[in-house]
Amino acid sequence: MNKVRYWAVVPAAGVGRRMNVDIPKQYLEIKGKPLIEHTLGRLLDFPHLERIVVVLDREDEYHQSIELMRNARIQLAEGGDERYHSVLSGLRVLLDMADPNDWVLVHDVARPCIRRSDLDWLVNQLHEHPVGGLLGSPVTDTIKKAGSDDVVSETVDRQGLWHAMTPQMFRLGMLHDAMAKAIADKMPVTDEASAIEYSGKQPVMVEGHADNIKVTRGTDLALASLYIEQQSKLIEVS
Ligand SMILES: Nc1ccn([C@@H]2O[C@H](COP(=O)(O)OP(=O)(O)OP(=O)(O)O)[C@@H](O)[C@H]2O)c(=O)n1
Ligand SMILES: C[C@](O)(CO)[C@H](O)COP(=O)(O)O
Repeated sequence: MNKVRYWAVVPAAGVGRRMNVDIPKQYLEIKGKPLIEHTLGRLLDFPHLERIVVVLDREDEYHQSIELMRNARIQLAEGGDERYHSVLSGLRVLLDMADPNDWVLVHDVARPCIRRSDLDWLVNQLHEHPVGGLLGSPVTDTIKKAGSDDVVSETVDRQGLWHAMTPQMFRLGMLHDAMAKAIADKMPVTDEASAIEYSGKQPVMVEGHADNIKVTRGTDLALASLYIEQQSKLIEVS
């Protein structure tokens, strides 16, 4: 029986429309380094990952000036119009080098604050699980639903609600097939777990740190910088 290995796919082919800046947000600087370098540096420091497939926009030339992108454990793939297209493209590249039974961790390039301790915790919790799962944090705010007029239509019971984050960790073959089917059925899945759920399986939530934020809007960049500064003072016990 071959030893099960771990791989990563990093969707990084977005343009960051909601950031309202003139370069893709993954190339905005945090503490003197592009966001992508923070994220990939943390994944490269995770020793269990055989290779990291970074999925870039076909016209992305920014990556050529980043030394880290030439790391031997990094492989590039071409992204698509939507995040799910990019993820599937990355999974297809992995199928040529990995076993379908291997684990793949899909992590947004836009989440640079991922902690080593959360990566260890996710793998520790899921490595023997029949389906897999994802990092997340329980919702602590009261949740309102409102219409396009911003008028509240209901207060949503927050019991059992989670913020889904990444990495999301599933077996390569299972995830590839689930993503391909969801896309073929025109299901607009916004994360990998949704495709797994659509295939009839039930992923597990694994509680991680709330500072694993996705840099989406302007204020998120300053917050990510604060978190990275704060984390640099922590001695992570993995
Ligand atoms: N066609 C796409 C769209 C998004 N992503 C990636 O998916 C992650 C999460 O997407 P999001 O935060 O929405 O990034 P953007 O799509 O760039 O942002 P926006 O929706 O504001 O344009 C990001 O790391 C982004 O680079 C991708 O690889 N391919
Ligand atoms: C995958 C994800 O980060 C989980 O919360 C989220 O769904 C990505 O959404 P986006 O609109 O593509 O940023």
